[in-house]
Amino acid sequence: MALMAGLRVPARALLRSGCWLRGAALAGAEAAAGLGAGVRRFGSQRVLVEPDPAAGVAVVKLKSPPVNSLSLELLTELVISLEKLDNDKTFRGIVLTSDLCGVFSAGLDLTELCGRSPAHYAEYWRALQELWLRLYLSGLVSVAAVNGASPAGGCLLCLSCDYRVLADSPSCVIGPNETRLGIVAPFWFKDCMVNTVGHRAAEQALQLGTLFPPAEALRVGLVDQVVPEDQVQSTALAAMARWLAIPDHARQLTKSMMRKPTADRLAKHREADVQSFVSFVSRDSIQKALQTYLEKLKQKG
Ligand SMILES: CC/C=C\C/C=C\CCCC/C=C/C(=O)SCCNC(=O)CCNC(=O)[C@H](O)C(C)(C)COP(=O)(O)OP(=O)(O)OC[C@H]1O[C@@H](n2cnc3c(N)ncnc32)[C@H](O)[C@@H]1OP(=O)(O)O
Repeated sequence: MALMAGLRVPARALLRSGCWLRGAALAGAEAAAGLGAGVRRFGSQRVLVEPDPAAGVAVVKLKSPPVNSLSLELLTELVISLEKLDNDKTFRGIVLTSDLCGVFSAGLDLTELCGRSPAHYAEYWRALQELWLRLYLSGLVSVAAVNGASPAGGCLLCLSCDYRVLADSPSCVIGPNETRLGIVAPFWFKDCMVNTVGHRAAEQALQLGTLFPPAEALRVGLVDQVVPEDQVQSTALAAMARWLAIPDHARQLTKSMMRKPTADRLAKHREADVQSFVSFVSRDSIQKALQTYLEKLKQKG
């Protein structure tokens, strides 16, 4: 741990901030990259939005160090940013990526699931449902530029997008590892997996809690392209251009036809799903399993 301004800042987070410094240097080159004068980044503390109005595309970057775990705050800020972009006719597509080095998203923030009240668990789960429904059904084209590890809830975020580009690095594993923590992916995560990789592959991955390295993720169809790390964002933007060549109304109606039945299964039973989560996560055995997993993660660090 390093001490900074009276705050305990993990050394790894400081290392990752190298990415932010690189980001700052890149800001000078924004004009060349399409972010012209007068085009402002916006967003919030944990979600950075880099708009390219001329292209109708916004790059949405998760920046909640150290690992972009999905805290209540990050979920809420992401929902707000997506809602804003969805309602702004300037934008037709988003690229979802991470502002941190080596991690796309560590999935659900385990500190939100341990030692909290039932009311907190319920609020947290509602926020996760909200994010999933918004992203999964968004009228915008969504491309995930997966530039780091993406386990469990991180994988769900990627699966909710229309297209996935993964960095070709051994640390960039992706998949539903919930069972390894002793927890169970909700049915709507399972449905997303089945819709993406088919029933048999989803069943195996979900039961075994598989984290796929890039080549395997591509082979099973969990991601659509694997490219060198430094080409993830440009490849995502090239994919976006192909998707934007299709008229919005036709693409959106088709997306809705494909996805609405899956989303409706949750939309119609949201409160029952919340209660099911609260009673599951409140069990002593689950609390113990999550605590043990979290402690192991901390010891590893
Ligand atoms: C209706 C439904 C009914 C019942 C359902 C029941 C349950 C619901 C399940 C819902 C489905 C989704 C589940 C999840 O997403 S659970 C989370 C799964 N995630 C993981 O297993 C990832 C764990 N993390 C890692 O593997 C690594 O951290 C990672 C991402 C590969 C990065 O590695 P590295 O760069 O080496 O970083 P560190 O491991 O050293 O971590 C740095 C720091 O971050 C803390 N941390 C990591 N992950 C999490 C996390 N998910 N939540 C909270 N905190 C996390 C880690 O402890 C370190 O902390 P420190 O204090 O030591 O700095």
